[in-house]
Amino acid sequence: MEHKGLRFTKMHGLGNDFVVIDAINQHFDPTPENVRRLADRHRGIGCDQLLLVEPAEGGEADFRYRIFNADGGEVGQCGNGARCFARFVVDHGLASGPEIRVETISGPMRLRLEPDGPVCVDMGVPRFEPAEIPFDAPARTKSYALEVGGEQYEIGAVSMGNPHAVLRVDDVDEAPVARLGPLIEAHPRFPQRVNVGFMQIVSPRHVRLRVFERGAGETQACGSGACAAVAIGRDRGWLEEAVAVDLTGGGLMIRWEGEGKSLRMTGPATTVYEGRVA
Ligand SMILES: N[C@H](CCC[C@H](N)C(=O)O)C(=O)O
Repeated sequence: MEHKGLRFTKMHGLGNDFVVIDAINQHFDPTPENVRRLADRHRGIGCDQLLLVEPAEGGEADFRYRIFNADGGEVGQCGNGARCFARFVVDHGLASGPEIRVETISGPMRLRLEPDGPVCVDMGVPRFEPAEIPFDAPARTKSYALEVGGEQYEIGAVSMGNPHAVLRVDDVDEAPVARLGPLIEAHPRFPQRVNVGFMQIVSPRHVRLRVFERGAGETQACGSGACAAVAIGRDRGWLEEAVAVDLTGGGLMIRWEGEGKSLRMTGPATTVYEGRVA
């Protein structure tokens, strides 16, 4: 395999798993083919996303944070990955923490290692304008009617630095994730495709969520998806400022004061093993 000897760390955030590579002290060329090869669960290491740690390109940031889906595509946000990124750079002596500033292709982020292990991420301001998502709609509304496979579905749409569509369901365990996820992910009204969340509202402070991720399929957790679900739920008046989000792989705490304010996510980051490509 190309990149013989490449060092990597296998990590996960609530079962959303990552290959993390220090691209400051070693060379890795993130072509779609190279990413797909490492992400392959049978012939490679296996992951939902591959995360690169690169030098910051100037300005306030300490690092550049790059995210690639298992399908090889580079994207602008990964919330679970951001928590693992913070844990990685401190554990590998690249930063002292607790506060770490990163730049991504969709903008700056601030990460903070809490003393007892969790990581708090400032995920930025949710963007609801269709053009910012991007989503093909004449104007921003609280919800949109989406025609999928001959049926109409009511969705919310928002960007957390990556595009999200969220549907409200009565019971996530019964949600048609496998059927609707791929159809909405590739829906023509989302020109860059979209992550698809299925949200069950348990109370104004507690939701259950499953996410069919763009470029990766259903994952055990999606950090930006949890943020998107809370942003949309709060915009609809269903949720309060602090919401516990239960995903298949575990729980995140999301806080959002509302329109125009940054949204914050707190949760775990776990290192599984260190490895080298043979
Ligand atoms: N599939 C996402 C990237 C990873 C997001 C997710 N793993 C998270 O924790 O936010 C996208 O294509 O925008």
